[in-house]
Amino acid sequence: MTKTAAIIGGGVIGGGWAARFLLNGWDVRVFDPDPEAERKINEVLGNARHALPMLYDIALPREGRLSFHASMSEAVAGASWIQESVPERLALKRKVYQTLQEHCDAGAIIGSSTSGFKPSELQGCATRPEQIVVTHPFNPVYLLPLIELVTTDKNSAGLVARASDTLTALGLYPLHVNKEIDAHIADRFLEAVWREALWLIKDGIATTEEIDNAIRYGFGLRWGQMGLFETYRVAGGEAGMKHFIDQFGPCLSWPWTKLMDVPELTDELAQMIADQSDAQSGHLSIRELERKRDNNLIAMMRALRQQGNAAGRLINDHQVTFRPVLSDDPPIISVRRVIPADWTDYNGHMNEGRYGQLFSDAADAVMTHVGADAAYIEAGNSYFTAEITIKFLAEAQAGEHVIVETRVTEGAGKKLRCYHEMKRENDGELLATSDQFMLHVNLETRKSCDPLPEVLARVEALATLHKEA
Ligand SMILES: NC(=O)C1=CN([C@@H]2O[C@H](COP(=O)(O)OP(=O)(O)OC[C@H]3O[C@@H](n4cnc5c(N)ncnc54)[C@H](O)[C@@H]3O)[C@@H](O)[C@H]2O)C=CC1
Ligand SMILES: C[N+](C)(C)CC(=O)CC(=O)[O-]
Repeated sequence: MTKTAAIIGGGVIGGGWAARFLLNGWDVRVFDPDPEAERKINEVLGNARHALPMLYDIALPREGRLSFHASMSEAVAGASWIQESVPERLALKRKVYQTLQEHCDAGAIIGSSTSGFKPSELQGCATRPEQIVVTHPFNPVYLLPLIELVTTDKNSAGLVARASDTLTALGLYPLHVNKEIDAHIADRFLEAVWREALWLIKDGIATTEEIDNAIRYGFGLRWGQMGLFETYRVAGGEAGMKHFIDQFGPCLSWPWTKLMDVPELTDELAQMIADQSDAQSGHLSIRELERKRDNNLIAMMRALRQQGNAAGRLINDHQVTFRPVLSDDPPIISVRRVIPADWTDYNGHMNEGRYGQLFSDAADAVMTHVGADAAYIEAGNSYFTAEITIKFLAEAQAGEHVIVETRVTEGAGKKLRCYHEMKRENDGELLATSDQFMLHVNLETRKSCDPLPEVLARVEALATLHKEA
């Protein structure tokens, strides 16, 4: 059964949550009194539809239904998850919980996007405090996986587990913080870095662009894959973390940082920062900057997928949960996916090398379907491609949904041959075809040989079925 989420407050963050739920197959009901909310959410959704599917090598579940509601009571009715993303004002958030708890299911989880309030503060005046947790996301919510799940002893272990499972199923990474603190974990770092940056500008040391360069050409890249402590462990050399602390720990008491001191945000300082930011990025609109940000994040996370590390490992694990079960009947839909931006080239279309990738993925899907899966390969058997011909018939663009239809045209002994047709999903146009001939191989001897009997039987049965159809 389709699950329903209610989004209370559909601004930058609420819009991102709406997209995350919708693109993972949930129905989404939005309440936001702003008459512009529907337009804004649809714009965020447009970005998300372009971006999120590109992280995966198979299509996401069918998108859920989006609806906008004139009252909070209507929006929360029947929702199993309610995500509050109204402005960061405690009195407003508390009022919202009081209203929505009159109408929502007592078993629903109420997550707050608050960047800084503790869950006990949010639970303070609530009718059922046990329903409320902090689920603090990171912008853009449809791409970045971290959610700080902050709870109190009012929340049962069952509810925390349910919240965690739900977030994981959405491809998110719930980091459970069970000792509450203002601004949770991550925003404390962001605040510290931001404070230092404001000082550097105020003191005339660096511009906004120089500060951004100091981050993106250096430690920002390290943080995205190893975080802080693993990075510093490596920086300690063979002597490791202890040596690193002995060497650099004393610097913390030198005047390197301003630490808790915050520069006064005078009009003059705010204007200086705004002017520098305009000079740095004013030639791009916010939507263009969002696209640039999203495409870079996708490329970085796809690289991490390939390494099986950090956010990339999470996406790999998530993808397994919605991998479709293939049918034997021809044609087998061996691939259903979106063309990612990093597959396109200087000609503005999918590069020819990526067609090979797509047909290779199609062959992998057929191999898994006949039992030549990861465990079979681990045990020392596999298929190698001996010959492949590709006909390029039409262009494919980033963001397009495509399928590959595969027929097993030969399956006897060590031979396996597939004929693939790649089509655009919305109009069925044939984009490319491929004839792929594979040989079964023993991975120890590296010589061709017959498959194990159960795989051979599946291959032969498929070839017979597809020839007859
Ligand atoms: N913008 C950011 O980078 C991040 C913000 N957050 C948190 O998310 C929450 C929302 O922040 P943003 O989306 O940035 O703010 P925003 O100003 O973009 O959106 C807030 C939305 O709430 C709506 N709203 C106001 N009163 C309402 C009510 N009574 N009921 C329903 N909707 C109402 C507004 O019309 C607006 O569309 C805050 O708690 C913030 O701390 C969390 C992570 C990052
Ligand atoms: C600026 N901010 C405190 C609202 C930022 C966040 O809460 C998280 C983010 O996305 O950077």
